[in-house]
Amino acid sequence: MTVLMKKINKNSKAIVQDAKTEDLLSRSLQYLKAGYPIHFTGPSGTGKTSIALALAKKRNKPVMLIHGNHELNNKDLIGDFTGYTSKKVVDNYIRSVYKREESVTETWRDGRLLEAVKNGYTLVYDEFTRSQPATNNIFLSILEEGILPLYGTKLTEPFVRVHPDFAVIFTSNPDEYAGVYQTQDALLDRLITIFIDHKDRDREAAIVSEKVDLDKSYATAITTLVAELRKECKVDSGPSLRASLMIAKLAAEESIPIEGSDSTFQRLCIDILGHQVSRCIESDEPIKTAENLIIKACNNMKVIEE
Ligand SMILES: Nc1ncnc2c1ncn2[C@@H]1O[C@H](COP(=O)(O)OP(=O)(O)OP(=O)(O)O)[C@@H](O)[C@H]1O
Repeated sequence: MTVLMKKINKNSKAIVQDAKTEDLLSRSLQYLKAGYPIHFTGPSGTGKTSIALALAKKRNKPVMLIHGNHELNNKDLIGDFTGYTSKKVVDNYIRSVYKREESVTETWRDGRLLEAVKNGYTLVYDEFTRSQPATNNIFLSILEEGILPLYGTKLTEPFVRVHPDFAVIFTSNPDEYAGVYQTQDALLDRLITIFIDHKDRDREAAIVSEKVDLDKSYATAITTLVAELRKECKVDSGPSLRASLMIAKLAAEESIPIEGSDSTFQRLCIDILGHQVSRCIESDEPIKTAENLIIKACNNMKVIEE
């Protein structure tokens, strides 16, 4: 039986920064400082959101997070009238005089984009291509003219000027992903787009080891197994670092030995990886083929003590 855990990790949300990640963050910070919005794109689970949030944090300004979705609209972004406030004064101090004053005003609530633009926050717009392109058009005026038009509202000013400290970081999955809209060229043209791919197995192992507090040799064995299965994928990019983290965390918490020949470990790998692998391979019997591939990869797995 193998020793899996040194101790449970205390800060599982923190990003693990190797030299390449640090370099990426410092370059991106420079681009943001120069006034250019950043766009991280790439397959699922490669760390785009984590990097975007770590970058936003480096600016030392309040961070506003928006998740793209097809129902997001200008009311969410700019704001909306949420109801009415009414005020009534009845003056009947002198019995023979009855005076009544009533006023009704609409109550306005700033949308998240308006709040960020007005106050100079760092906006992280996660998975922005899941929102309809027409909704994202508003960013053209923000990025080009430095104004947020208040169209569609009954506000008296036509626009709000963008605060000089405002910055925006976008993340997205590539166009071929389900539930994703194609982005208008005019918007892409204004962003610095950086592709984030799966990391190599050593960089992934360093993250798994750090986040789950797992010995590096076991972390490497898991990320190698997942990377091998990823290579079998023809249709999409296959299992990601997220799957490695799940396997490592569950093995550690449930005291499952990280040994390729162990049937409980194999079962865990099939549960976590089976569906994803079956979707990304070309086979007449995808589920069965995926299970066989996973068992084969488990049997080939080696834990090399460092
Ligand atoms: N450098 C890193 N340090 C620590 N954890 C990381 C790092 N990169 C990725 N992760 C972890 O990997 C998992 C996937 O990362 P994240 O959600 O940022 O990926 P993503 O590319 O935004 O995925 P999706 O496209 O599915 O939204 C998360 O659990 C995250 O905490």
